[in-house]
Amino acid sequence: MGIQWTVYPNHRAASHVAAEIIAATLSETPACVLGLATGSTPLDVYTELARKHREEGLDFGRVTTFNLDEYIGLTPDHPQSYVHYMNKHLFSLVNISRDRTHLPNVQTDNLDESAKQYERLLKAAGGVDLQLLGIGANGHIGFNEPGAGPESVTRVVDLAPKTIQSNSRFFESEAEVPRRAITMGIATILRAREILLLATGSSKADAVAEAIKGPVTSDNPASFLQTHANVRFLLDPDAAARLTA
Ligand SMILES: N[C@@H]1[C@@H](O)[C@H](O)[C@@H](COP(=O)(O)O)O[C@@H]1O
Repeated sequence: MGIQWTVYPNHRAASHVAAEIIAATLSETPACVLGLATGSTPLDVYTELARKHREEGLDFGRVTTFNLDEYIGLTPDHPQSYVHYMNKHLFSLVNISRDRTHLPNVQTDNLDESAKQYERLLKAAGGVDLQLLGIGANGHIGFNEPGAGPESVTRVVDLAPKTIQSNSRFFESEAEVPRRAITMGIATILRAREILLLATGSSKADAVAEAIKGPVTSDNPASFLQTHANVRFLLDPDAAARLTA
C-alpha cells in the first residue's frame, strides 16, 4: 500500500492526465460509476472531458456519477451550489443521463435521512469505480474536515473555519459561505476501487506532504488514503514542493 504520486510540469498537464485516466475507464467500462469532486482544482479535468466528448466522441451515455458533497443552505440555482457547478462544468456539456447523476440532496427538512439515503444509493449502484478528489489546505477530502474518522460515512458536517475562509473567495463575503454540508465520509471514499487526487499550487504543499508521508491521522483526513490499495496523487511542482525538497 502507500500512496503513489507523480509530479507534472503544471496544473494543466496534471489535469489532462486525470482526464485521460477517467476517459480510459469510460472506454473500458462504459457503465462505470464515477465519484466526482468540485472546487477550483478539477475544472480543467471537466473542460478536457467535455472536449473529448465533443471532438473524440467520448461516451457518457451509460455512466453513473456520485458527487462527494453539497453545501447546506444554497438553492440548486445558486451559482456556488455544487449541483449548479456540475451542471455548468460537466453535465450540460456531455451526453450524460441526468437521472444517473447524483449529489447529496440538501433541499429537505430531514438532512440526516438524506445523507443516509445517499450512502444507500451509492451501495445500491455497486460503489464507485473511480473517485476523483481534490484536497483542502487543511487536508480535508470532500468536506471531511480534520477530526473526521476512518469509519465516517455520508453525513451532515460543520465546515472548518479555515475552509469557510478559503471558500469565501467564491462568495461575495465570508458571511455568505454556508457553514454546513452533506459529505461522503472517509469510509465511503475508501470503498472506491480506484482513487485519483489532483492537487496543485503551493497552498496544498503541506497538506499533500502530510497526507503521503505523515502519520495516518484524523488531523489530516487525506492521510487515510494511505490505507487504500489504489491511490494516485497527480501534482504540480508547487503542490509537491515538500515531497521533493
Ligand atoms: N469540498 C471541496 C473539496 O472537495 C475540494 O477538494 C477542496 C479544495 O478546493 P479547491 O480545489 O478550490 O482548492 O475544497 C472544497 O471545499
